[in-house]
Amino acid sequence: MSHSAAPTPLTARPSGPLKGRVRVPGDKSISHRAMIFGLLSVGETQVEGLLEGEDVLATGRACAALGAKIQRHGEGSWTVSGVGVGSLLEPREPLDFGNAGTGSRLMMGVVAGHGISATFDGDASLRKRPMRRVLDPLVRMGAEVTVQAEGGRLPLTLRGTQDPLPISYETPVPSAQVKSAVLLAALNSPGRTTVIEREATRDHTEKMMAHFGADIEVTPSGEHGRRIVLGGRPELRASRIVVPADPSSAAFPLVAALIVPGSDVVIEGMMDNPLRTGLLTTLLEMGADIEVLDRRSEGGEDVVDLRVRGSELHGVDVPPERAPSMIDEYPVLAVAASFARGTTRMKGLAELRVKESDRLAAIADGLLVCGADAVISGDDLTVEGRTRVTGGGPVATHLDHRIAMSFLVMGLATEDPVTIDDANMIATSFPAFTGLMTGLGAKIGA
Ligand SMILES: O=C(O)C1=C[C@@H](OP(=O)(O)O)[C@@H](O)[C@H](O)C1
Ligand SMILES: C=C(OP(=O)(O)O)C(=O)O
Repeated sequence: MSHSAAPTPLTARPSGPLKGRVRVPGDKSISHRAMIFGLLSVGETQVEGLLEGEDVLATGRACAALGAKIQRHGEGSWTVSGVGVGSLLEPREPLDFGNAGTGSRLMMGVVAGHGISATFDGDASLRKRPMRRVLDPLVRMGAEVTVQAEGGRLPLTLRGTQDPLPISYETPVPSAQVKSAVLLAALNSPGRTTVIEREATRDHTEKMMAHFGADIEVTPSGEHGRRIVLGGRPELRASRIVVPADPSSAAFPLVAALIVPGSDVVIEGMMDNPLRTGLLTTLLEMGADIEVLDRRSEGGEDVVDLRVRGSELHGVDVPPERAPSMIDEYPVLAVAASFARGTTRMKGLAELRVKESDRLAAIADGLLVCGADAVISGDDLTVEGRTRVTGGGPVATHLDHRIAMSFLVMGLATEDPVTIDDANMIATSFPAFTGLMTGLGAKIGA
């Protein structure tokens, strides 16, 4: 299903210093949730700064199929008129989530907590991704998987229940998608549901639930974890959401400015949620010249303006407990590490194997193609930095937007150009990527 566009190769060429000010698009995680919470509340939710990427648009179409009225009023400015918890419509057609793990898994939670059936499908990448991690707790709450591809994969049909059982659930993997699916199903439960995570993951669902008026309590649990208790059947109040700039997208111009000598770039309004900023912490440890110009609150999240200059980086050890706060940033960190002095060891990366591609393999293969040096051992990745990296290609992107963007960033600082085999997937999370980067002086083109 979906995405059969012919592959579009793209090349990044060694570039002169990058200069200018940029604001990357709205956060993808918050944008998906804005659509979903709009659907689950009665009245009109206003969203400013929505990411208009393919992943979020697919979630929007799914919300419309479940009863929401969704309108676009201008760039990033949308309204969602919802039907409220307990009152969703059964979709007439299969829901196609394209490339989006977040959209599909969060929506499985929504459907599981309602007395409706829905078929979930996606592209070749999403069809390979594990769904049992989400289906297992949802089945415990009373949902039923009536049809599924081998191994609990898409396409699958889920029959929800109008009275989901309140459960106490400890997530077996650090995953905000699993946590969120359980909490979304629990919204329509007659009791209180508890989710415990051993390692805290991004908390956008919890924050948005509180913002929309749900009865939710979050407390620390263990050394790095959290315990979340949600009271079922709240009346969610339609609200206004201002989406801050996505730190996972900001990572690309940020690393590009660090590795291209002489660069001086300001990145505006980036979300500064500590559960999302592991990359920033790591780059600062590597000696990056990053200055916080301004820190303020926008729409309930802290945001920062960052001034980033070309830097002499050095290798570091990245501890496994940092992984959840930078899980999508390892591909671009590995690129930064290739230009650093010394060795960078990234530990505890098992989750990278089940993203849009097996990112551990895609990173290592791509680095080798470009003349850099990477070794995988178990769930760890070690990159031996070199100050000169040849470039090359084509780098295989495996329908993975972050692999595509990371290797284009790499090609701005290699000796020869870097070509990626397909740039189409960049539109899932950062449609303006190429224009924004070329605006800073990056040489990216056919
Ligand atoms: O909840 C979310 O918005 C996300 C959670 C993460 O996935 P996992 O929950 O699989 O770790 C992340 O990789 C993804 O890009 C977005
Ligand atoms: C893993 C990602 O997204 P998703 O799981 O939503 O496909 C990502 O954007 O890097």
